[in-house]
Amino acid sequence: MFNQTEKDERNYLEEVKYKLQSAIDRIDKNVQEYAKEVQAQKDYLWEHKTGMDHVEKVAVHQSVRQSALTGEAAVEKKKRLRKLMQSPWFGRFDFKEEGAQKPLPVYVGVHAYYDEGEKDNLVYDWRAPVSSMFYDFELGPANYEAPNGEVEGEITLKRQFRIRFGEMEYMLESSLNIHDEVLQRELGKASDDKMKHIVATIQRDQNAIIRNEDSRVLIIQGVAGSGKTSIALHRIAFLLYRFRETISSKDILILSPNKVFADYISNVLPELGEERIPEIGMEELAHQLLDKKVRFQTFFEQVSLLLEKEDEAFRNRIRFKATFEFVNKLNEYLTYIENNYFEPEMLMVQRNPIPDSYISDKFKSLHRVPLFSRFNEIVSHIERDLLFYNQYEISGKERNELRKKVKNMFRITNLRELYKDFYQWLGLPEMFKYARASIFEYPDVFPLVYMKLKLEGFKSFSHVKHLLVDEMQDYTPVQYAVLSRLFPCKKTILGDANQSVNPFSSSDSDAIAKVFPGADCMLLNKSYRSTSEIARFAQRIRPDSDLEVVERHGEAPSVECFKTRRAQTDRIKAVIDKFEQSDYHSLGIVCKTQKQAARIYKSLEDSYDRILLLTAETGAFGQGVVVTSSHMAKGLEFDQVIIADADADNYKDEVDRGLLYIACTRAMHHLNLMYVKEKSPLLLD
Ligand SMILES: Nc1ncnc2c1ncn2[C@@H]1O[C@H](COP(=O)(O)OP(=O)(O)OP(=O)(O)O)[C@@H](O)[C@H]1O
Repeated sequence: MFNQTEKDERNYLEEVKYKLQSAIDRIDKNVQEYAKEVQAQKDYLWEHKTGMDHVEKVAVHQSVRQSALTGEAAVEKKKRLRKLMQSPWFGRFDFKEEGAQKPLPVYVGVHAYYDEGEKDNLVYDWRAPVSSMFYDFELGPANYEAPNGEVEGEITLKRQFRIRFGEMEYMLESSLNIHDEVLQRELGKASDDKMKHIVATIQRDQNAIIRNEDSRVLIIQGVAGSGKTSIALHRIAFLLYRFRETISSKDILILSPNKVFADYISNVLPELGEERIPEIGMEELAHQLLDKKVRFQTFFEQVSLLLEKEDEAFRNRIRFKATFEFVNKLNEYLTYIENNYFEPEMLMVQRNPIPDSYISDKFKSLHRVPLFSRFNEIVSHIERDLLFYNQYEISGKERNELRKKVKNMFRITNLRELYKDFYQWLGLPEMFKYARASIFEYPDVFPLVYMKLKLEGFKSFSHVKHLLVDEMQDYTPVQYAVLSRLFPCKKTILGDANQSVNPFSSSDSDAIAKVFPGADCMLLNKSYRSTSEIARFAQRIRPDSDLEVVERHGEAPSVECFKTRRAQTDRIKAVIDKFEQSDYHSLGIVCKTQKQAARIYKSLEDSYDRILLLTAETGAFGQGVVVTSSHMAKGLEFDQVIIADADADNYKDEVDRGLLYIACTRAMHHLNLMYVKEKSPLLLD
């Protein structure tokens, strides 16, 4: 039985649903009218077109278009109202503003609803200024930042709801741990195949990040499962709402690690009523910036190589190029060649001499112009001065010859040659090596891009008003130096230094902050994804004293030993069979390397129809069984995770520790580890 309060809330829900339905009916009627109007205008145009002049035709066309647009807007509004009918709000608080007679209820939902008839906000958007109090305060004194300044008052009541398909599933009366209870219910659910929004249970520290308006560069370091990616996407939704007059979704760019991840996060913003955000990967960006002229190894290939082959020289090359000092060295080299590689000579244009001192002076005076753009500029100066002082007009042919000659005064003008020369200059030629015939190693790609941008100049991506960089730990200082030049806009950069798939080139928030002076750093220390048992198990592999575990209990992870690989495969199959009978939606078999993932996939593919191997080319994955490497699984999550081959040979050093940690922290509810013969020393008892 429901108590009176709950009855009242249910009645109120019905009342609002009735209003929403009436609004939908009105829209339906209007849409029909618009459709009729459009048809009538088209008929009119058809019947009278011979007698109409151009101006009249344009006017009727415009009117048809206008009616069609109004009709489309109405259809959009109807869609929103339908969504609202399903779940109009998730929270309510009553706020008594200082000086007011009585408190007023504020219902908070994913979308706002303003009732035209009553001239009242029946539901507030979760991003509205007043809604911030729902996340920031319990009962008692509260305040929020309204457009006209701070509003003080008191929260006298607070409730949380779960409304699905228009029906109230539960309602919780306010208490200090109200958030905990609803959060527990949310976290305990089985996974979706795409990331979902979390507006009903955003936590206070997360809310501060979402609603941060001032930081030009905001760096979020968060432990595994702390909600970094979710929060960053909610932050984008917030900024789109807050600055809707100046920013739209096409002005935002997400730099994402791979296509699977991009697909995984692609639903959050549409669920929040915003459009999808353009997205690009680092490699695609590099191809664009290098005009598709340079072939290079991918990051994925680099990580695979690192794991499959112990090549100390390769590791050293990666390490060397992953420091802030390396960027300084690149800059020093660029200054050095500017001062030393230009060797002016006297030129003759017909009988007009151009002294080398003249060319040298011009070269120096153009110090603000990118080095490689100066050659043509010098020729333009020569051209103007010859005309002015000598009344000599040069021909097109002479101009081209001059350009060639001036360019040749610079010792090396080929970007690749110059890049190799940089290592000669450093006295470390062994630090440059092609991956394969004329294919650059991945760690050389962004230094090369950096050099190109500095030498040739570039157009910044000025249309991008906010850049979101996920998995920040996987990018090096030189990559950030490129990003900072290309994207002068505001940025949100997030990641976890503990989750690097390549520890030889990982960056932590301090290193990144060095590239962006004035950046604000925020920490997220609470881990929400996994049960306490899984989170604590992962902590033993890679302790992080800052990490706080959200208490949510489940089975302890199992660690099983097998005599043979065959026996391990049989056990994996048994676990899959059990999973298929369970309420879980996703099972990830997470391997150390891509090769191992392919091998396990091969041993299972004949027995199961719905099993997928994630590769660098995979564009999306759904529910069911997924075999993947730790690298590909980064950022994703599964109800259940199996880690196979957790033996002493496979997981032994610091690189492996990171990968094992990533693999374990992908599990939400259930974790099985298996090994053959000898257990990995990283798995303490
Ligand atoms: N406030 C919250 N309410 C409900 N669920 C939350 C909350 N914060 C995080 N979660 C859930 O925790 C899980 C992890 O979130 P997310 O993937 O954004 O974390 P992350 O820090 O980016 O993880 P990782 O770095 O390990 O990939 C998701 O299932 C997300 O829905």
